[in-house]
Parts: sequence; C-alpha cells; structure tokens
Amino acid sequence: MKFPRLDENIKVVKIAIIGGSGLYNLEGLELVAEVNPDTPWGKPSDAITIAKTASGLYVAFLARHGRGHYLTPSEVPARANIAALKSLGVEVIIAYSAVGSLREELKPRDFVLPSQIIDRTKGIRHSTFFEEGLVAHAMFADPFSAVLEKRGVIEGGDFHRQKTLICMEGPQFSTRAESHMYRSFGADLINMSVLPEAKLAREAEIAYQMICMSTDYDCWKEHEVAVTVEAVVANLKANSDNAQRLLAAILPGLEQVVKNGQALEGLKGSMRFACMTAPEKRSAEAVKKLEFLLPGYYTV
Ligand SMILES: CSC[C@H]1O[C@H](OP(=O)(O)O)[C@H](O)[C@@H]1O
Ligand SMILES: Nc1ncnc2[nH]cnc12
Repeated sequence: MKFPRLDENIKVVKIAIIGGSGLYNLEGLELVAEVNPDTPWGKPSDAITIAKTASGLYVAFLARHGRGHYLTPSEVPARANIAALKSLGVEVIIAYSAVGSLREELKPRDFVLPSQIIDRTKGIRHSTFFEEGLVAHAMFADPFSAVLEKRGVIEGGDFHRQKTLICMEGPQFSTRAESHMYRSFGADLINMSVLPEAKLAREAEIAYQMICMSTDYDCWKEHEVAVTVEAVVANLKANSDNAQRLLAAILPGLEQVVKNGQALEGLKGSMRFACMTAPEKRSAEAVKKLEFLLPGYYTV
C-alpha cells in the first residue's frame, strides 16, 4: 500500500507504538502517511506509518524488527528508531514485546506491565546518544514512565504489574542453567528487546512503557519442552486480536495525557541537567548530532 509523505497537515505526532515480534502493523485506524526519516544515527528499522485516531490525533507505528522481521534484536537500529520518532514530535511510546515467563503465574498469552529491568545484553548494542565528546548520565532507576500509571492510562485488571524484565542478548534462547539463574536474580520475564530502547527513550525525554505478551515458559521447567519459535509465534497469533483490542482501549487515555500536556511530567528538561561536559570541551560533532534530538540543549 502507498501513502503520501508526512505533509504540512500533520504538524506533530505525539504518540508512537513500537510493534515487536508478531505485531507489524496498526489495525483499526485510518492510515494517512508513511515516513522514513534520516537521523544522525541512520535510518529506522522500517518506514514509520502514521494513522489518525477518531478524535483527530496522529499515531506513529514502527515495526522494531522491520515488517517481515529481518533485524535480529541486536541489529535493531534503536538510536535511529528513537531519534526518528522524536523528530516527529513523539512524547509517548508504547512498545510491545513477546516475552518468556519465568514465573508459573505469568501464563502464556497473559499481558504484563514490567516496572523494572535487568540488563544482560553484552555491550554490543549502541546504548546511548551521549558519547564522543558529550557526556550525560540519564536517571534510570525507574525505567518506565510513571505518568502513564499515575494518569490512569493503563488501568484495569487485565495486566500483571510490577514485574521485572531481564533483557538477554540472543538471538539464541537461554540455557536451562541461565533460565534458573535469572529466576534467582528475581526476574519475572525475559526478552531480547527492551534495551537499549528504554534507555534511549529516556535520553530522548520520551515517556516509555513496554507492554509484554507472555508467549512461553522459557526453559526453567525441568520436565517440559523448552521454548521454540513455533510456540512463541503460535501464542502471538492467538493473541493478536487481544493486542490490537488492548491498544484501542488505552489510546483514548494516551490522547488525553498528551492533550493535557502531562506526558512529559518529570522528563522535560531532565537531560539538560544530566550533561557533565563543560561547554568549551563539548565536541562540535556530538553537539550537532544531539541538536537533532534535543534542540537547543547543548549549543554554546
Ligand atoms: C520470536 S522469539 C524472540 C524475540 O521475540 C521478542 O521480540 P520483541 O521484543 O520484538 O517482541 C524477543 O525480545 C526476541 O527478540
Ligand atoms: N523465552 C524467551 N527468551 C527471550 N526472549 C523471548 N521472547 C519470547 N520468549 C522469549
């Protein structure tokens, strides 16, 4: 399908959805444009589609692994994805992810809102916008947006809440010994995608929440078959209507939060003060790149 480029009628797109494994398109909304912006960190995973909601707001959709799933979790150009969304005006990202469950009570096809993250990626992913002459340290103690919970955007009993998500490198799944170790760490869920996406959203001052769809019990259950892609995909397919319904249910709350200017509570301006590098020591090249993301923050 062909769409017009983002035009002057669409001035700003404040809400974005990142689709993970099995979720490659937005359904039920009128698609009005498609963009594929260049950023100082390259091109995003795929073209970004823009849809219009019933109340006239615009929503961007980006497939994390590309439509057709051609990027491994480690190859996802997370900096370009976040920078491209920011350049459209995005203030809130809802990111979907297929996850393994490390707890009996988090059953396959359940939806889970994680509140914490443990990093088990291996340092091979670009995980910051601040490097090479411009140093900043973002707060990340609470990695997901408090505003979305506080303002009742994501409410109701359909979710497990307050769970810890561990992010592994992949693309291979874990060994049984690793799966047991992650449980002993206190992790409840496992995926390969929340990092560096969540860190970069924080650096870009975008409110970010991941919605996890449990697809398997990984491999910690000694006498049960270990996770396979077939099992993950079967549960994702069975659950795709629920995922789209859930999105439709939270969109009005998201729209309210952005309309009321509440999305960036506690975030807006935070990266100005997180910068450590003295103005005269800032690399011109780094400042130029950061100007794309946070205009006016670091220019001297
Ligand atoms: C298809 S199983 C492993 C794969 O699924 C998850 O992807 P996403 O988070 O984009 O839904 C997981 O993180 C792995 O990348
Ligand atoms: N068991 C698992 N490990 C890592 N990522 C996953 N995504 C879905 N299931 C997973």
